[in-house]
Amino acid sequence: MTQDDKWLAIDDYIVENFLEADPVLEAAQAACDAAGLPAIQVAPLQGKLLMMLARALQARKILEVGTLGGYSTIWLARGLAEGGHVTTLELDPRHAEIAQANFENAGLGDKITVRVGPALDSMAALHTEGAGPFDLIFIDADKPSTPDYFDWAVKLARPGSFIVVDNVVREGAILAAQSDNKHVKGLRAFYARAAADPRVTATAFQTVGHKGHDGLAIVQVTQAPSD
Ligand SMILES: C[S@@+](CC[C@H](N)C(=O)[O-])C[C@H]1O[C@@H](n2cnc3c(N)ncnc32)[C@H](O)[C@@H]1O
Repeated sequence: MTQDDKWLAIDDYIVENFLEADPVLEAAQAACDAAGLPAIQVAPLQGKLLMMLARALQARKILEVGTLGGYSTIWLARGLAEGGHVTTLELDPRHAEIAQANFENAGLGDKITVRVGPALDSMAALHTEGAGPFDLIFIDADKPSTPDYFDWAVKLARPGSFIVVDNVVREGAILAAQSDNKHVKGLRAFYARAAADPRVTATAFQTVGHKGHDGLAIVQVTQAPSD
């Protein structure tokens, strides 16, 4: 067995043990595939982690940056406390439309709002509207903007909130300090910003399996933002 085969077999083993058949999410993913959306949604085990984090935080307000077809949004909404709500931000109206249909089909239409437009504008508007503080914020949109999403996320959070950032390993490309790749540059800038920010404490872990070698960063806000 090659090392890669071993990683995949372990991924399968964990899935077999910890995930059950999930017709709702399978139907949502099938709708995304049928619509030709790229298969860049979180892996099921990572989606379940988002749900468990939401539950642990007893989250009443969750913000997601990057909806796609709503796969991760459904996991997040499943972790909401009673009466809670997910706001998810998406640039592409077609993605938003498919996601909205998935939320209705999942029976979650009243618990999720999709805001269409550039996420930086939507986050600024949410701040102006006083929509926060959000208990959990998941950042998974265009990677060059990740440092700016992180800054807005801290402003929209409270002490104790968690900010989760996807794709922080990128098959190891994250190590390339001189990289011209805009995705790598964006994520390296996020690491630097989170590391230097006295209002947060952060960790990250690598994931390996059918979605390749990547990782999630988990940031806890420890101090109230000043504005
Ligand atoms: C990786 S996908 C999100 C996957 C989703 N979180 C999941 O796991 O199911 C990234 C999404 O971010 C959206 N996006 C890209 N740039 C954006 C922007 N500036 N503002 C809002 N959404 C954006 C893309 O259209 C795409 O649907």
